[in-house]
This record gives sequence, C-alpha cells and structure tokens, in this order.
Amino acid sequence: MQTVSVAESRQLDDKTINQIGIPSMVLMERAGLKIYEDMVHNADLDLSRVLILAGTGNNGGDGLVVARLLATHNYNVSILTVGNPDHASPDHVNQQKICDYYQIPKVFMNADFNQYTTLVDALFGSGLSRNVGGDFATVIDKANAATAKIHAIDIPSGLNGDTGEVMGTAIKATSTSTIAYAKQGMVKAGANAYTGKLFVDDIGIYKGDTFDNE
Ligand SMILES: NC(=O)C1=CN([C@@H]2O[C@H](COP(=O)(O)OP(=O)(O)OC[C@H]3O[C@@H](n4cnc5c(N)ncnc54)[C@H](O)[C@@H]3O)[C@@H](O)[C@H]2O)[C@@H](O)CC1
Ligand SMILES: [K+]
Repeated sequence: MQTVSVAESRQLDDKTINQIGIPSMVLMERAGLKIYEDMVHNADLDLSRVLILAGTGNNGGDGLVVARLLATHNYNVSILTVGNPDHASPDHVNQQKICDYYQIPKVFMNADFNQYTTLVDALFGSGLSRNVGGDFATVIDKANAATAKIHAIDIPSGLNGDTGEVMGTAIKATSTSTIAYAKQGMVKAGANAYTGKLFVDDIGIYKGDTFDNE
C-alpha cells in the first residue's frame, strides 16, 4: 500500500488548495461524501444511532459533513464538539452553520456513549501535534470503553501518523476512512489495532502531473 508522511499529506492538501485552486470546502465535501459512503456500505457498522465526535479543526469539519449527510438521509445523528469553538477553523465554522440549519442535535461531555451504535472519530487528523490530554483524552477513553463501534476519519485520533505511536491515548477504531493516501504510521506493526479496516478515499487531492491514459 502506498503511504505518505503526515507532512507530505499536508503539502499535497496545500498544493491542491492553494496552487491548483480546488477550494478546501469542495475537498471537505468530497471527503465527507466518501466517508459517508464507506460507512453506509460497511456491514460491520450499525448506523441506527450515530454520534459524531468533532474536534474544532478540519478533521472535525469532515465529521460535520458526515453528520449532515446522515441527517439528510434520515439517520439518527448527534454531534459532540470537543475543544474551544472560538478557535475553530474557518471550514469547521461553515460546516457547523450548515449543521445548525438542519438542527442536528448537540450533546455535551456528559453524554452516555453506550446509547449509540456508532461513534465517528473526527477529533484530530493530520493536525495532531502533541500528546492528547484534557477533554480530548476523556472522550477518547470513553469512546474506547463504550459498546459502540468507532469509525475514524483520516487517522484514529491520538495515533501518530508518522510513527504509529500512541500520543498519550488513541482511538481504537473498527474502521478508518483515510484521505488520499494511508499515512505511514497507520501501517506500522501494531497500528492495525487502532485503525481497524482501512478505506483509502480518493477525493481529488493532487497525486502528480503525469496521467496514465491507456
Ligand atoms: N479541506 C481541507 O482542508 C481538507 C481537510 N482534510 C481534513 O483535515 C484534517 C486536518 O485538519 P487540521 O489541519 O485543521 O487539523 P486537525 O483537525 O487534525 O487538528 C485540529 C487542531 O487541533 C490542535 N491540536 C493538535 N494536537 C492537539 C492536542 N494534542 N490537543 C489539543 N489540540 C490539539 C491543533 O491546533 C490543530 O490545528 C485532515 O486530517 C483531514 O481529515 C482533508 O479532508 C483534506 C482536505
Ligand atoms: K480522526
């Protein structure tokens, strides 16, 4: 399986958005659509009650697109936002406004995760930069202890995308939808216990200038 480092992944995202000119909200929509499709076609997941665990960056933004697509297809879905919304990324803010239009229910830190059949891990992706603590660690540990299965977006939160090390604590997912390429750390020995079944989603991120037209 072809893999990239976290830095390479971020460079490819940056090139796609800032040099090639595909707007980041378009990429986020495509990511959310693919992840939604991975989830609805994954027989391992029971989507009768879904909780989106959203950080305030763009990984959380992907999670909010999934929340909206589930809601507009009549799935029962709620959102738990973790972190300071005042520091949310611009795309996350836009996605939250769309979720507000659809009045997708919000729950808080005291939510009982055992009420849900599937948790979507959208806490951190390629932006993870230090060990996980505080509310993020509480939510990750509570998710892992819950009866619900977990579908992770891009990288199981807390897993180091380069080394596969656990940064304090990390989500143990049933399945992971990773964007464009798997990240190097996700294929290291032992990482499979965190990623579960891996889906690699092509969302139009730059992959090179040569095309095979045969
Ligand atoms: N439209 C886009 O820009 C795209 C975004 N994508 C998604 O965006 C993700 C990357 O998004 P971001 O760069 O916003 O980063 P993340 O959403 O991964 O992280 C959010 C923020 O969390 C903070 N943080 C890092 N480590 C922390 C810790 N231990 N405790 C508390 N806070 C911490 C950082 O300030 C970081 O900016 C990808 O993994 C992918 O899911 C992809 O869908 C590709 C396209
Ligand atoms: K994640």
